Amino acid sequence: MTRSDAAKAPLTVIGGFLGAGKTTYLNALIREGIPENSLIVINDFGDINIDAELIDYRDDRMIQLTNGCICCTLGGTLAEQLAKAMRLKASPEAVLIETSGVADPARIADIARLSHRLMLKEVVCLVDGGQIDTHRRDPLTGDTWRAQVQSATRILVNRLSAANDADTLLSELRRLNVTAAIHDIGRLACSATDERSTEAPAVVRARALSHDATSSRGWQSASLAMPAAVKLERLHELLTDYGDVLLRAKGFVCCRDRQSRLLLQFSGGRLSSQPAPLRAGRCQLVCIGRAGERFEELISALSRLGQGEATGAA
Ligand SMILES: Nc1nc2c(ncn2[C@@H]2O[C@H](COP(=O)(O)OP(=O)(O)OP(=O)(O)O)[C@@H](O)[C@H]2O)c(=O)[nH]1
Repeated sequence: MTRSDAAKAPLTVIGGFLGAGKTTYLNALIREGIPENSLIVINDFGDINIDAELIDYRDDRMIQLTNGCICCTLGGTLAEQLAKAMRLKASPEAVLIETSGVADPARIADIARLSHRLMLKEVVCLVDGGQIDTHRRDPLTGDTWRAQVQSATRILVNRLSAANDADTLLSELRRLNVTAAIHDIGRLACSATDERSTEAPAVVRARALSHDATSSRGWQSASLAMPAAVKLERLHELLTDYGDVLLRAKGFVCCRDRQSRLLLQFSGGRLSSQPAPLRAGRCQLVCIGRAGERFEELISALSRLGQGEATGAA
């Protein structure tokens, strides 16, 4: 490390596919203790940043970025925001960036290489062990997933116990990235409890975010505002039924019976819901999936559910 390097803030890039466990890992790092005035940058795939509400850190030291559309590159916006934050705020001792689940962390790490104030510490890639086999065969998600694994200096694998052949899967990761440290981190301390509810009629208006380029690349995302109470059972049913085209859903839903918000998570074909953090916030859901009629059908059904209408079967 040169003298000038010592004056730079170490940058940790936390990457990994949609739902791989980036936010869970970041929260674990925060709980364990990061330098007090660290700067945290969170980039989410939708046009609303759900992650920002899930991260337990000082608001004034967090930068939230959203991608109105997932095909947009991060580079310019992120570099600009970061440079601004480094100028305006007390110089951070460390910077941590949680990338969106469809980003290539290598491109974000490049920002540090070009910066006078940042020094790349590591690129961590979270991998859902239960999804390795799916991603390596999937023509849509495979390239993104592989790029994420290949750009890492440290690979953290969770949920490997759910996979049949852990050794083969770890070898696949090693084959993709021969230099990174690979750790099986098992289950991080995350309270994913499944608390289904059978109560309450439904929600609101939906706005599908479609973008030609997004669709043409095979991805599609949608944001739904959900200010009214949802029929949670039906919501669960829909998300599960359309699991073949739904890659990730997350957000907050209002539950009439509970008089509170639930955090809903769908990733790797698994669905969970749990009481949302106490701070007030809107009820909204973001979904990302395989572009096409079936995904649009899901979004319409969610939208109808949101308006309290009876929905058609999947
Ligand atoms: N069993 C288990 N579940 C996990 C683990 N890490 C994360 N999860 C669950 O997986 C879901 C997604 O976790 P997140 O940490 O939000 O994943 P993410 O990579 O930040 O998701 P995006 O930002 O949407 O791409 C949540 O329901 C978590 O509780 C883990 O180590 N073990």
